[in-house]
Amino acid sequence: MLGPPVLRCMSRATLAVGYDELAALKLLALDGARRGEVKASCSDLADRLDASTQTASRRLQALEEAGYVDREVVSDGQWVTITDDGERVLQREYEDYRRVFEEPADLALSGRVTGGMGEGRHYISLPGYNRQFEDRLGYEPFAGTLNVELDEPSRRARSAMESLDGVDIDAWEDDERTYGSATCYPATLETDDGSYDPVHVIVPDRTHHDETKVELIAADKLRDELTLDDGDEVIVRVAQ
Ligand SMILES: Cc1cc2nc3c(=O)[nH]c(=O)nc-3n(C[C@H](O)[C@H](O)[C@H](O)COP(=O)(O)O)c2cc1C
Ligand SMILES: Nc1ccn([C@@H]2O[C@H](COP(=O)(O)OP(=O)(O)O)[C@@H](O)[C@H]2O)c(=O)n1
Ligand SMILES: [Mg+2]
Repeated sequence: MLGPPVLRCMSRATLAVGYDELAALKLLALDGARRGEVKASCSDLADRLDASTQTASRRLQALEEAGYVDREVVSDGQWVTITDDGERVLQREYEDYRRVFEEPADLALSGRVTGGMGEGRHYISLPGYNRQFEDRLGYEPFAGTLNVELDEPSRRARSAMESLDGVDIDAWEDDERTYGSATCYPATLETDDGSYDPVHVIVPDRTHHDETKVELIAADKLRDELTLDDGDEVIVRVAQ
């Protein structure tokens, strides 16, 4: 759901947008500025923010400079629309509150087993990664990644996974080249007939795959353990 809090604070500070501006953005959204232009008056906004008209005006200006709203100033006020970036900021706040008030729901990614480029085997076996897998995941993975092509809704849920705290695998280098970092998210792999636990969704920093696929690692060959063939439906239940 969310990036690391420190990073988010830093980016707000750089843009001179803090919680005060966010409060103004929220009021604009409540007035409908997420769906289209709304007429905003600084004095009305000032009342609702319990601030002076000048302060309300400054907050709108800061929101515009940060790219969170588009504004057109007219003689009796201004027309304001929340931009896609503004919406993303509000969405992050919303996700925060969901985490506060809602029971943690399972993050289930569903899709079908698929073959890949045969490169997973090479990377997983490299000693620079292998040592870290043993230390940080507690097992030596089978040499390869089980690739899963996600269905449409799960492609969106995948980004929620990437905001969880995963296990970091560090970048390293040998005499010839550098190898990228990766993040591993603990999960259970389920089929109609059984399940395997633990697996890890591995998200390499450098990859040829896009967000429509995930790669899984585990101590055993999952195709054998769960008798999986290309096209079989699976659910990857990510721990939260
Ligand atoms: C642990 C790990 C590290 C990786 N590091 C790199 C890398 O440094 N550079 C790179 O081009 N791809 C890297 N890859 C990604 C592979 O090139 C490729 O995108 C993917 O793992 C291939 O999977 P497939 O053979 O299952 O299709 C890495 C993959 C894994 C699993
Ligand atoms: N834990 C694992 C890892 C890979 N595999 C499979 O092992 C083979 C080698 O993995 P790979 O990543 O090199 O190959 P592709 O995913 O590119 O086909 C593939 O058939 C994977 O689906 C598995 O069954 N269980
Ligand atoms: Mg693979």
